[in-house]
This record gives sequence, structure tokens and C-alpha cells, in this order.
Amino acid sequence: MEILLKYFPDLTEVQITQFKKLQELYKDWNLKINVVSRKDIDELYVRHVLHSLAIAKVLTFMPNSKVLDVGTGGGFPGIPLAILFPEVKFHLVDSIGKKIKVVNEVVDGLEITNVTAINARVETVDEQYDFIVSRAVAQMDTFLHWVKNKVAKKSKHELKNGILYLKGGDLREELKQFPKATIYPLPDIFEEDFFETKTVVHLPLKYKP
Ligand SMILES: C[S@@+](CC[C@H](N)C(=O)[O-])C[C@H]1O[C@@H](n2cnc3c(N)ncnc32)[C@H](O)[C@@H]1O
Repeated sequence: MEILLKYFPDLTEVQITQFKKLQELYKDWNLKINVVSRKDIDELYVRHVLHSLAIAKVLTFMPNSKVLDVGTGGGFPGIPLAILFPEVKFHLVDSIGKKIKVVNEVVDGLEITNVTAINARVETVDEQYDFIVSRAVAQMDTFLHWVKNKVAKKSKHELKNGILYLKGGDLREELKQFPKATIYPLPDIFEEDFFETKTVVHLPLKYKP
């Protein structure tokens, strides 16, 4: 938990309490429905929470903006971001129902009020968002196909509306066809070894109804 304060020293008391309680809730739920690997549960704050919050080091979401988390699994990156940005509306989707059950239990347990979570394939979501965030769900070309009509028309952030994707490894091949993508290397932000090859990729997307 101290690691969060190292990189986010301005957390409020409410946020600190929520982040503290997060591990307890995941440990508990993970015994019933496995959403996080055992090794990762012990390193929840680095591997899941801080990793999710890397997006916040690239962009500060504005109050009342809308963010979609595609293939959220147990709630990453959506839940940590929702705690950090309580005035932003987060919509979390996953095609596996039991994962959304855990997400909803954690959301209830932390009394988070800015998250809605549904069990659906993202292709069926029919709404527009300022940003679409994700981690470990699909290659960029497939992902783009799923979300291209879900980006709001008006950009009101420092970065243009679009995708903010947590990626790892060598992305040259995967992103070759996306010259507008910007890669933010996480070792520039976090010094822990876990982030060595990790990045946030921003891909601006034009509004397509
Ligand atoms: C490897 S998990 C990653 C979970 C989470 N994002 C994380 O990083 O911990 C991939 C998740 O994407 C979900 N998924 C895959 N394709 C999807 C789709 N088309 N719509 C919604 N969810 C999808 C799967 O059900 C799975 O929970």
C-alpha cells in the first residue's frame, strides 16, 4: 500500500481507506471465484493497482468524463482508476459473468459510486466514451475493430479521445499499422522491476457513429 503513496502522495483519506480494503476484498473473493492469480494477489498493489494507475500518470481524466474498461476481468484497470477519479464515470465490461460478479462485490464493498459493471461482450455496448482503457484483452487491430464506434465526438482532455491501453513487450509489429499511436514507457514513471517492459499506448480515435 505504501507504494501507492510513493507515486500518488495526494490520495485522500477516503481513497487510502478504499485502496487498503481492496486487498482484503480480493483475497476473500478470490477464494470463491478465482480472478487474480495467487502470486499476483500477494503483489496486488504493484501488479494490479499501480499498473492500472499508470494510465493516470499519462492522463488526468476530467470530472464527468466517461471511461469504458474493456475486458475488465476482476476490475483492472477500471476499479483502481475509479477510486483515483471519483468524479469520472467508469463503465466496466467483461464477457465472463463470474468476473463481473467479483467486480460488483468489490465495488459494493468499497462503496464506490462511479462504476457500473456489466456482463457483455464489448461489441454489444452502444454508447460513447471519452476514453477506452484496457489491459491484456486483445491485439490492437482486433481491439480497434471492437471499439471504433464508441468514442465521443468532442475531445476535452490534453490527449485526444481514444484508446489508452496497458501493453507489454515489443510492440513494433503490433503497432506498425498505427502511426498515430504514442507509447509511454512505464520505467520512465515507476522504478520497480515489474514495469521494465511495460507501456501505456495512446491511440487517438475519430468519432464514428
Ligand atoms: C486476460 S483477462 C484480463 C483482465 C483484466 N483486464 C486484467 O488485466 O486483469 C482478459 C479478459 O477479457 C475478457 N474479454 C475478452 N474478449 C472480450 C470481449 N469481446 N468483450 C468483453 N470482454 C472480453 C475476458 O473474459 C477476460 O476476462
